[in-house]
Amino acid sequence: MSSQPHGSRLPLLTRNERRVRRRRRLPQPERTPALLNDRNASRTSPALEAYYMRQIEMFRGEHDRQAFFRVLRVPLPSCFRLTVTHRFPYHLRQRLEREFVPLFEAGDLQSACEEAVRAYPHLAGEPLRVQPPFALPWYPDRLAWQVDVPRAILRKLPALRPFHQFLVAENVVGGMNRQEAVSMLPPLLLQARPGHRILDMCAAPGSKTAQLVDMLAAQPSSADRCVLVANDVDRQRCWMLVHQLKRFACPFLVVTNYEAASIPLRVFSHRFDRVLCDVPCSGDGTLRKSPDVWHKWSVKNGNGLHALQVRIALRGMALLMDDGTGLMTYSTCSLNPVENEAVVAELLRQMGADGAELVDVSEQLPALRRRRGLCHWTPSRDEPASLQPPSSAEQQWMHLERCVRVMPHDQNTGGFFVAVLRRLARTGREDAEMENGDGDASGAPDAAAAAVSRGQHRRMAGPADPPLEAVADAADGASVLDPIGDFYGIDRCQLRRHLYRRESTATDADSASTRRRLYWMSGGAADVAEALRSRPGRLLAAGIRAFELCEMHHHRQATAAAPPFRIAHEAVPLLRPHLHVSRFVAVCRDAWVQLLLHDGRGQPRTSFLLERLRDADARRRLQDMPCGPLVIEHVLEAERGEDAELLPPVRSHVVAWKTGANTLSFFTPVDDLEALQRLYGVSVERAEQQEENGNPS
Ligand SMILES: C[S@@+](CC[C@H](N)C(=O)[O-])C[C@H]1O[C@@H](n2cnc3c(N)ncnc32)[C@H](O)[C@@H]1O
Repeated sequence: MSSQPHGSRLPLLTRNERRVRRRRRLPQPERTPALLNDRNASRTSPALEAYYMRQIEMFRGEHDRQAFFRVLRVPLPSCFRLTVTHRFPYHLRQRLEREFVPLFEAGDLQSACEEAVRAYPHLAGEPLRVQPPFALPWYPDRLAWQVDVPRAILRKLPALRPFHQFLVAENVVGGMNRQEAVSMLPPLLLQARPGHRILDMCAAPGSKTAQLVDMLAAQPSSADRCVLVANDVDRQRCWMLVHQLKRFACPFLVVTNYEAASIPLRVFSHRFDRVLCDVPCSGDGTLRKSPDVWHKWSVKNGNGLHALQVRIALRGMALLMDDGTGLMTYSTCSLNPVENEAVVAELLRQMGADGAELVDVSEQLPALRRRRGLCHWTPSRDEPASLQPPSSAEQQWMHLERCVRVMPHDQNTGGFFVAVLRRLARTGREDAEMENGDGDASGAPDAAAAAVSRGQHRRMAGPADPPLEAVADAADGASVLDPIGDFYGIDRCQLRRHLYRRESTATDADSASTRRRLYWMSGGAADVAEALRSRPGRLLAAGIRAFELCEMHHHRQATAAAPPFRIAHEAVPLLRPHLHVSRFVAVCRDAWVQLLLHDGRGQPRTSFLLERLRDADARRRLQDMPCGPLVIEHVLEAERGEDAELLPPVRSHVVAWKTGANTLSFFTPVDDLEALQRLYGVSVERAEQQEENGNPS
């Protein structure tokens, strides 16, 4: 059990303990403010301070070092990224600028915040200057934002509550993603482009993967070759990753569960254009966000992780394109040179000057305040050569100064390290590995990696879903695909190439239910899924849900031509170019708002009576249509004026099933529906209020 905070009766529970209590329906003790407890109040660690006192090359003198330690004790500001995949990031940005920034400019907010801060002993004495959220100057397109007010205070102050609710609601639907500012650096420096094949080796919980999804999805036409493999050794964290990334409906995403240092080369025979290697680390760059790290910090942590970090980084390089185009970022949220420059130096040492090079990224992201990598550091005594700084001859060709260090006190962030490496040519050792089948035809980790990650095997166990199979290859494939092709007008070749489902297995008593869903995968994702068919336990998710078996089909008025599958809501933007126009109905804004509000009254399956639709043309079309699945949509255009340039048109949709001559049922997930209501500035409560006042919306 957790300890009781000194001088307080409130039990101090970890997040996990809270989750377990929730699951078991035990009462939750009142939440302890994140900063109001002993553990957090004493942000000190003699071992850490002594260690960084020795790293004199890290600082620009005593003043700099003191500023560093001072800022480490101040909680981290919150940051978030508006996601492009979500379709209306620019509308969200406009709401931020026009609606929420002014909230922070209210005259009495500064004093209200100062009052609230007094409840947090930790912040006492720290000057708190309330300033409105602002766009990070180095992030493209003003899509990443920082809020300097501590989250506990955002939640607490009534004046800021609408902003806090906005952040929470948009985070749920994927309109934005909470992500530390420094964690946005590796995907940016990796220069990921649409069409790339990318491996994210240690991906959970997935904030960088989500950012990569955004970068890759920018041009849907190049999505077919594209694949983004998000891997993590911890199976539970992999599921978290799947859950996080589901919000972004990404056909080229594959989630795998390998020990990163032994990801098999054979499976990924295509080689990757980019590898993101964000390794497990001691995490002392996150001290501001995770005060627990102060108490767990020890020199041994960093030293103990070094070997695993080197092995993972080497495997990442081995999986890269070897024609000089492949790039890998190596990153940690630690400032310890043993986990950073020492790993990069060892990797370069093993690959040789003609195998890999550090890329000079000093011209990229010019607004970012950064420091050069260290060429010298002071490890604890008697550590192996790999932890020691390079010799002066090695320094000449390694160019460790090209590594990027972000110090927390330079621009009020966490601490971070990132290096960009280019693979130059395949080394003899890797050729031999390839020829030997990489020792991993069965998917078992090699002995060395297994020893390192022994503690994680427990977490890797668990029941495996049946493997994914191409629907076209199944005995009943044609009977599933043909009605879909006929009804929706999708080309058969496309269906055969992209549609997958779980295989039925003898032991899978509930096989019918796992096969209710058909997944759409990019060509690249399908290649990986095929390669992993013999080890389904390692492939946790791939592609997006595209079609779902629907009981509406058995409705007595369903047309004989309608297939038993409806399109999944999240697949409509992807499938739209492939679908027959006859199943799309555009409605005017008035009718669209009517549908959004109808569906939002907590009874999504209640039939909507077509005769009520406030759009005569659309009503007639819908009434004349045979029963079955269809998509209703509306295009939101910015009104003429300055907004028209800033806000591109947004196409929104709801998936429906015509169940009778005059009735429709809807399948829009409630969170997405609420996001659409926010976009159109309508709410069920407001509509009800207007109805009561005799003024229906
Ligand atoms: C720093 S976190 C990654 C954060 C993630 N890239 C993000 O941006 O959200 C390190 C991750 O590495 C995973 N991990 C630890 N050892 C690993 C190994 N040997 N192979 C693969 N993943 C590993 C951990 O489970 C953890 O999720």
